[in-house]
Amino acid sequence: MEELDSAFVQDIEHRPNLKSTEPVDDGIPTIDLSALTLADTQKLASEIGLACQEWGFFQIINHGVPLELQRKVEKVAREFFELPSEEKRKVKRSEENRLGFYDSEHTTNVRDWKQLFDFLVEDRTVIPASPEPDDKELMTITNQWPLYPPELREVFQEYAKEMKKLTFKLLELITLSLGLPENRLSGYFNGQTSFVRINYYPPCPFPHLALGATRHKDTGVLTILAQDEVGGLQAKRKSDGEWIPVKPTPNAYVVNVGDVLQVWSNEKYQSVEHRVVVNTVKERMSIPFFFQPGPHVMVKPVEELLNGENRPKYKEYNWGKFFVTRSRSDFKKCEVENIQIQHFRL
Ligand SMILES: O=C(O)CCC(=O)C(=O)O
Ligand SMILES: [Fe+2]
Repeated sequence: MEELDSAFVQDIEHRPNLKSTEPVDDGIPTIDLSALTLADTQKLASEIGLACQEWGFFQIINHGVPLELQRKVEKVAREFFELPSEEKRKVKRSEENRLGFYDSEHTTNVRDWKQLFDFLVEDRTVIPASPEPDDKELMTITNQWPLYPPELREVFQEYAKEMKKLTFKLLELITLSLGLPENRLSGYFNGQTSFVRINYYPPCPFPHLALGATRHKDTGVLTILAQDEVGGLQAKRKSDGEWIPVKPTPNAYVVNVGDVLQVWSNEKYQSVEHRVVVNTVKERMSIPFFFQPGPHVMVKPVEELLNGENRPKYKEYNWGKFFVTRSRSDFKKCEVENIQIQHFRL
């Protein structure tokens, strides 16, 4: 067998225990959103609030995203990844333009066994021009669309629209669950920097050494993820730190709390570490939608939630600068640990 490039090799303590990769009944809550139409909003909000608090991960069913659209997205995505490398590289991501195709993602400075394609939900998105704190310059970034498959652009843009609709619904429920008026957080998404990622994990002959996605937390507000039937996603259970496989559930989305929601809620809801183990035989695809604020937003605990017993646990930070700094460190192997919200912990 070939040897594994050392960039992919996980430190011993982070290598997967292969005995535990079979999907089992994971206990991660499943929430039925069809109750939304029954005007039972408060009950649903409490259910979601509890899932955010106890797990930071849950699955949603009857979410209203057309199944036919989901299937189309998967089909064109698969066709794209099956193209020859030179075709995919025509829309390759660069240090300047972080959108498009990429095949050497570094999470936590270790290379992931995957390829990916990123696109913004707003075709023109404004972000800071550099990570430097004093540099006030902004720049506009745009999507890179491949020529093949020709219908990819339209299908992906339709999907982004559906994801935005669904995520605002979830945001309102989560906001209510915090005891805030449902629109309290919506304004932070003007000029949102949200994007969709298609993750494509080829089969990997080194399941004991490499990971499809190295352990990490998502930095935005919420992630809504579609995964196929192969499985491999694992979440670190809050109660005991065990890696729990997130069972593929047909037509469901996996939702997880991101760092921004952790800060807004002053840690009532916490983002949870997760990772992806590889499969030696089957390829796998997953499609996360990263719901993220506008670049100008200063992220800090929501004031109405604070009082004498609940003092702010974070100092404020600018979302745009955080996003740009983090994107650059995922792009290549860096000498230092990438930026984390822990750096703003009071
Ligand atoms: O592939 C998955 O199931 C999860 C991927 C993930 O965590 C990510 O892209 O942030
Ligand atoms: Fe993630």
